[in-house]
Amino acid sequence: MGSSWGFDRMRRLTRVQVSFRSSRDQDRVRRAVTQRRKHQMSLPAPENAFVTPLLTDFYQISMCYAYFKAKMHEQPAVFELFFRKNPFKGAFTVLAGTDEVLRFVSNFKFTAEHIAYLRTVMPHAEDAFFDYLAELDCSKVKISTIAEGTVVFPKEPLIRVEGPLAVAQLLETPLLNLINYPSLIATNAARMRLAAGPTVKLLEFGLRRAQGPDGGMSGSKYAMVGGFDATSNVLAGMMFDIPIQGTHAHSFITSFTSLDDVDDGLTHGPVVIPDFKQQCVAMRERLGYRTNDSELAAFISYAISFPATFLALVDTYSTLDSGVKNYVAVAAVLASHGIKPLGIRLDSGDLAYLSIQARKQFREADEKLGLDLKLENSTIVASNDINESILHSLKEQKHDIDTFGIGTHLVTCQAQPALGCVYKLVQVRGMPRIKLSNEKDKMTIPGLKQLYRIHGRTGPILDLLTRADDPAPAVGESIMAMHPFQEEKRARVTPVKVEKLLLVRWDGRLVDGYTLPSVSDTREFVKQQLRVMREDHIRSQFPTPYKLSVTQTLFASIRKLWLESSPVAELC
Ligand SMILES: Nc1ncnc2c1ncn2[C@@H]1O[C@H](COP(=O)(O)OP(=O)(O)OP(=O)(O)O)[C@@H](O)[C@H]1O
Ligand SMILES: O=P(O)(O)OC[C@H]1O[C@H](OP(=O)(O)OP(=O)(O)O)[C@H](O)[C@@H]1O
Ligand SMILES: O=C(O)c1cccnc1
Ligand SMILES: [Mg+2]
Repeated sequence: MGSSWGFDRMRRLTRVQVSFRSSRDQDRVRRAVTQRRKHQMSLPAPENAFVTPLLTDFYQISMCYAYFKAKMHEQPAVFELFFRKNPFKGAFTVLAGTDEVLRFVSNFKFTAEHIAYLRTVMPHAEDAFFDYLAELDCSKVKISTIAEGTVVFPKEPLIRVEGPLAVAQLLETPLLNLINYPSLIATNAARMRLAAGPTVKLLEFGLRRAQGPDGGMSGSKYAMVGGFDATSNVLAGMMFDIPIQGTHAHSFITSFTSLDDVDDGLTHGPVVIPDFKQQCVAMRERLGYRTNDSELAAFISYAISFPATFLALVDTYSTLDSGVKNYVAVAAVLASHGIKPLGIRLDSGDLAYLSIQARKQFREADEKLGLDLKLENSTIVASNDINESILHSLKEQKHDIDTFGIGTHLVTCQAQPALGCVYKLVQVRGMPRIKLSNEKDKMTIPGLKQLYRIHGRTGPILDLLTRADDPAPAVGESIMAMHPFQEEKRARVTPVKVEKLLLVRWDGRLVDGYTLPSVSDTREFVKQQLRVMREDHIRSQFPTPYKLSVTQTLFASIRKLWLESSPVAELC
């Protein structure tokens, strides 16, 4: 597909630059276009057209130039992308955004416009550097990633980049940008799903409060990955093939001023009810309700437009004294003609109490009418500033809500606005590198490594980092699993199942047979994993940390490099 919300602007920029191009530049553009087409045969461009090699921090380009000047740019390097702490005071994170990373890498190319701009900001740099940038792509780069949607833990290499030092360095900022927010949103959504329980429906309503168009689009996509059921975002529905849903707003209700504002008749397929309005008013009478007329008019009008999906926003004037009763009057008429009404949306007040009272009113109406209309089964949707802890609290209060609409807290991740993924060099010219820190948690784990998930009988027990050339752990063979930095912390484990987590997806080109997973496949994958994780690892409050261990050989390598790299203080 490759269409994107930044595309028109990029096209305009391109057009402005065209007249300044020299014939040498034009050749480069032609080469770049051919190259781009070749790459697009493997993967489409990133979803957002801002995602280009220039979507980076200036220091990446500066370092690239310095590597180039020092003739280090082609030296083989290995970088790892990881985070040090789970978000939301939790013990797990859902990895997301790897699909966009692969699309970015697949299309990585500086355009002639990019290079013309870089010349203006680096006037002293040699021409040869810009010629080098113009030719640069990811054909010498190897990217391994953990699968999209995997439940991951601190210090695990989520993405490993092997390749020439300069280009691998250039990938730092865009890769972090492409992983941090999607993983944060997917984790936030997964936590909300755990808090709400498996049976309620979750709708993402965040577009209006999201951090710009990209925040809105990513919010909708990755909320689905984390376990939401649908979004209100129409463009996200079209682009990501995800279900869209919606109700209506207070302005629709307040735009009606009296029953005169609404037509009489309703038609739905073969069902024609010429005096629908009169029937609704009569039903209200029969039920003994005294409600707001203009609200009833709005509901009747909405039912005429959407007979089979009639869902009314009930809190505009008085939820229990008007909104719910007006819904019941209209719903009863629809149901008596064989058209099933959908339900109500609560958008203020005590959502647990109101949901229970609304259901009670549905039941009482069923009993009073005695027509077997089953209004009791109407759906109750609740929205209004809902967050994870409110979901837990509503559950404790035994709410009677079927569907939650959640916006602001979900897409802005108000509880923790950023995931702190970092990108660190772990090997250069074949030599493992370590970054020391006074805080052990901030030390890097050096060298080329592999990551395995070790399962016991009921699910994952720990993740094991090995040196890349260590033998893979095997089912039934006992392993000593060591804490990465504390020798006394170790355990023996005999795997029932071993899962290799870090998989090569790009090796100069997309590896044969790999296709990007759909949003719904990833969503299902997240769900399956959370089903088998130990409950104390995924609980919302004070969860038990999941173990990341290393093999004895990796432990020894870390130790050796640690000692070699630590200067010995001279005391005097
Ligand atoms: N039973 C409940 N338990 C815990 N939190 C609740 C419950 N019912 C509602 N809430 C939350 O309490 C907050 C109520 O916010 P606030 O008082 O601003 O809204 P309101 O007055 O009900 O509605 P509005 O201001 O939109 O008319 C919301 O975050 C809502 O999700
Ligand atoms: O509360 P959120 O989780 O962000 O969910 C989306 C909110 O957006 C809509 O109204 P809006 O907030 O625009 O206006 P209102 O609160 O005054 O109804 C909707 O009625 C929800 O309340
Ligand atoms: O469809 C809705 O009810 C909706 C959509 C977005 C935001 N608030 C509500
Ligand atoms: Mg609001």
